[in-house]
Amino acid sequence: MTAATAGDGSAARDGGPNGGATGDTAAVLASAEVVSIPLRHRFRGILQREGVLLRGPAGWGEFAPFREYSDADCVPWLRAALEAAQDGWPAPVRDRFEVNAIVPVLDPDRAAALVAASGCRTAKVKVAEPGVPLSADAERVAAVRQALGTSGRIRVDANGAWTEDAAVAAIRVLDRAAGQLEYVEQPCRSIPELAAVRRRVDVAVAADESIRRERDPLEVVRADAADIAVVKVAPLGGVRAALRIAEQTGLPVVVSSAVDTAVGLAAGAALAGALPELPFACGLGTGSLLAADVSSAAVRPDAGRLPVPRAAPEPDLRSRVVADLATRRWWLGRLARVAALL
Ligand SMILES: O=C(O)CCC(=O)C1=CC=C[C@@H](O)[C@@H]1C(=O)O
Ligand SMILES: [Mg+2]
Repeated sequence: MTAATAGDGSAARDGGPNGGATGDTAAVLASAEVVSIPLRHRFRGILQREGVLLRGPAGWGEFAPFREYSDADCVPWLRAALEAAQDGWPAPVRDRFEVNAIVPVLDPDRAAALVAASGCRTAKVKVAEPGVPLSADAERVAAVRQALGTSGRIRVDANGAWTEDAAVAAIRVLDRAAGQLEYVEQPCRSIPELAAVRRRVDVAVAADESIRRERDPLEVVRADAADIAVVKVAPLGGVRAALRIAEQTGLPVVVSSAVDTAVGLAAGAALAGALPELPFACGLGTGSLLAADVSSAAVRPDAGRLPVPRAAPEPDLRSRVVADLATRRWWLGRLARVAALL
């Protein structure tokens, strides 16, 4: 038990961060360790990744919804963490899988160096961040192409930032800069906009937020709005739930992370291992975004591939990423509130 465990005593005094939970779930919630890890580069506006590790009879689970999420948004994240800790995951059908390098908004030289060092044959480039002109995105994409060579694949992720017309124009520019894009992820925010863009461009459209943040993850399919489904374990409520949704979409699936520690990435790897088909490189190469981690085993891809079975977190590494008192209190409070909604 590290200092971050249920922790500073407040959880135990208040009856624990157990909300409405009973029995085994209460014990798992009481195992909470709050971690805080610096990122190597700013990513989706954050420089520090925080969350809770839970331990149960089946292993470790991670509960790390982004700070701005409502308690209700966090419920599937907790279900995913409890599945990992209490039930474990379905048996894998493969033991390794390919990942993409993840390229934050960096200058072209640093982006190229990151991709070259990753050993990956596919890169995902973040684009359309506020204040960053399209020309800078195009230069970054072109530098990534240089680093990957002609046989590599480049996908871009706009996180819903473009309007329909801006998306159509930007996708043409970036497709040229890339010498062909593999796909564009979430070009616009809404499903009707996504469907409209898909009709107007030749590049395949992948849905991410339109699956993980919509009330109904299958709406995007009914609206004919995507060619590819990006599937993330935590926001979809666990490996089994993600497998069901992947099957129901009938679309080819890209498994991706939520910028997790090695514990959360293990759940993504379990999903990548269990899917019957895995036609694309997975977005599970995000371990390299973290400046520290809770396991020293294989967070970095080897020749662009990661193994499915993953090692447990190590006590000395966990103790190095213990969050400060205020952060621990905040997360234990969130954990208790979300557990009460289960
Ligand atoms: O898909 C990847 O290669 C990495 C994961 C990744 O890009 C993301 C993880 C978590 C939150 C996001 O803003 C972002 C995404 O939108 O896909
Ligand atoms: Mg995305």
